[in-house]
Amino acid sequence: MRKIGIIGVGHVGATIAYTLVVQGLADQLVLIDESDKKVIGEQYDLLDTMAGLDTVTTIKVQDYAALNDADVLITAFGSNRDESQSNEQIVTQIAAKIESADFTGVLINISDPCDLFTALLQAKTELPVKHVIGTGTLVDTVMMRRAIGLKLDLAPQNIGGYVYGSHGGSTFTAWSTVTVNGRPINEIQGSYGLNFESLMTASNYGGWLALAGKGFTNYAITTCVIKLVRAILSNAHLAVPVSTYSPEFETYIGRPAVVGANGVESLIMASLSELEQGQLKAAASVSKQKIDGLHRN
Ligand SMILES: NC(=O)c1ccc[n+]([C@@H]2O[C@H](COP(=O)([O-])OP(=O)(O)OC[C@H]3O[C@@H](n4cnc5c(N)ncnc54)[C@H](O)[C@@H]3O)[C@@H](O)[C@H]2O)c1
Repeated sequence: MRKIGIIGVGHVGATIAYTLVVQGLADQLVLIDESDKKVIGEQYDLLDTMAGLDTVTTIKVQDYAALNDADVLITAFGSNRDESQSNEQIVTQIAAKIESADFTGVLINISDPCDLFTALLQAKTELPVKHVIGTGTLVDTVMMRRAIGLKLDLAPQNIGGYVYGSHGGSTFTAWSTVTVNGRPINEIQGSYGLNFESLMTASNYGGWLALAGKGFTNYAITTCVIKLVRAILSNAHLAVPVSTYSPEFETYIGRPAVVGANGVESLIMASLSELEQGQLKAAASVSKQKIDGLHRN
């Protein structure tokens, strides 16, 4: 039985729930939201969707206890708009409920600020660090692939490599890891007149166009989360950038890792250039300061 929980069924959480149902990836779903009305609306829309499918997913709502034997828990709750509570208080309350449910699976956090909330969820739930993953720079990595693919008129899937750093904060493309149709991009940069800075700008600008145009983003992040869910459920040992705990920096930061049934199995130690090593260290230092600040509160 593949059981998946989602906390927060807004634009992102609901799109993930829909994708899990239509792709037949979950036998049981547990949907939780601050709003009863919203979660019941999503439950019945999904039940109606299922009536036209060939697969069945049972859907429970507002039941933290049902997370007890879930394989994967996805957190996609939103920030507090009325500021009656700090976001840290919300994360702490949600973490306490996850802990009371005795959830032992793999937690994938999407909620921003991603590295911070992932670290806070890990600390407050006391789940093993390898079981608590943030989507981190996975979405930044697919945006980088889209930008290079569009520039070179190639399928974005033919672009390899990783964006590192803090999603929503300081991120950088590790160009030494980037390949185009299997060739290091550094080798073809001159012949194609590629400007790395312009590519990064195009990558981020596309993300901005999506967010500014719609007011939210949901599809790209959903495909990233589905990739992680598949890797966990099938124990794929997939190399993928995520927000994960880095012992060398003593903090959560976006970097490539191997993901399987037990979450992060190992970190991928790519041969970064000296500049890239410095960029990663700087991003990790900022992330650590912010996370340490949260723990002191
Ligand atoms: N990492 C990424 O690439 C990426 C991409 C898109 C969105 N996000 C983040 O994902 C989060 C969700 O985005 P969204 O667009 O779906 O937001 P949204 O506002 O549409 O949905 C948030 C949902 O969380 C629910 N919620 C709020 N507090 C809750 C609580 N205490 N318990 C349970 N549910 C609660 C709300 O009722 C709402 O349904 C945000 O933090 C956003 O920044 C990250």
